[in-house]
Amino acid sequence: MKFVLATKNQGKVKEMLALLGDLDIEMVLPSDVGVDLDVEETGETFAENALLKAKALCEATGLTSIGDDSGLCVDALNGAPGVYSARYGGEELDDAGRYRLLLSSMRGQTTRQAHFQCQIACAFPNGDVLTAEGRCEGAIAFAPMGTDGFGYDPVFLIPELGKTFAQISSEEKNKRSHRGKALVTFAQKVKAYLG
Ligand SMILES: O=c1[nH]c(=O)c2ncn([C@@H]3O[C@H](COP(=O)(O)OP(=O)(O)OP(=O)(O)O)[C@@H](O)[C@H]3O)c2[nH]1
Ligand SMILES: [Mg+2]
Repeated sequence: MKFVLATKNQGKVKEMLALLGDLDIEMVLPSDVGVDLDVEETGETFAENALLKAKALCEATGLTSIGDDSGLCVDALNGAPGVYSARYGGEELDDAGRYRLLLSSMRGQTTRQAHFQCQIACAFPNGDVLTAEGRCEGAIAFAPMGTDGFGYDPVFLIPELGKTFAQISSEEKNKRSHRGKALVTFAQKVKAYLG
């Protein structure tokens, strides 16, 4: 069975391919099937946006589609940037611009607790939907550390390791990350669904 990954984020693609690699499914990207779609993320929750992306790609390709909506929720900022993580500071900022803005919003702040949230939604052409979620607790570092990963990884600190997501291997990140947890649950549900 062919699944399309309903994302334009190459960092997510790499992690999704690694984490779903044991499933007996073929995974392709929208570009592999000649589709280039910008899905408007108008939902107010990760769950709504993940489903919007999965359903839009399912409709456009006729294939089962897996959407991922995720973000960083910072306690001292009342959960921001949250569902707006990709748009934090405006469209013109890149990943580094966004995490630098986050660090400046946190200047002088001693409460550094934060978590990543990931919601997966899978839309089948027959209308069926499977969902899964994952969460990873951590803290906002005082300065960026490391070069691996993507997004806010250089400033997301795993306190028990004393390292950010950008300082550990992708295998290690996948073992403990929000996306890793969500996709392990999702893989079990897909196996059960496909029988
Ligand atoms: O450091 C990070 N490590 C992660 O593991 C991670 N997962 C998500 N994010 C950030 O949260 C936003 C998601 O927004 P998002 O779900 O709309 O995705 P996106 O717009 O990048 O791609 P798409 O899937 O929508 O096409 C983006 O800013 C991502 O950089 C992460 N940052
Ligand atoms: Mg997005």
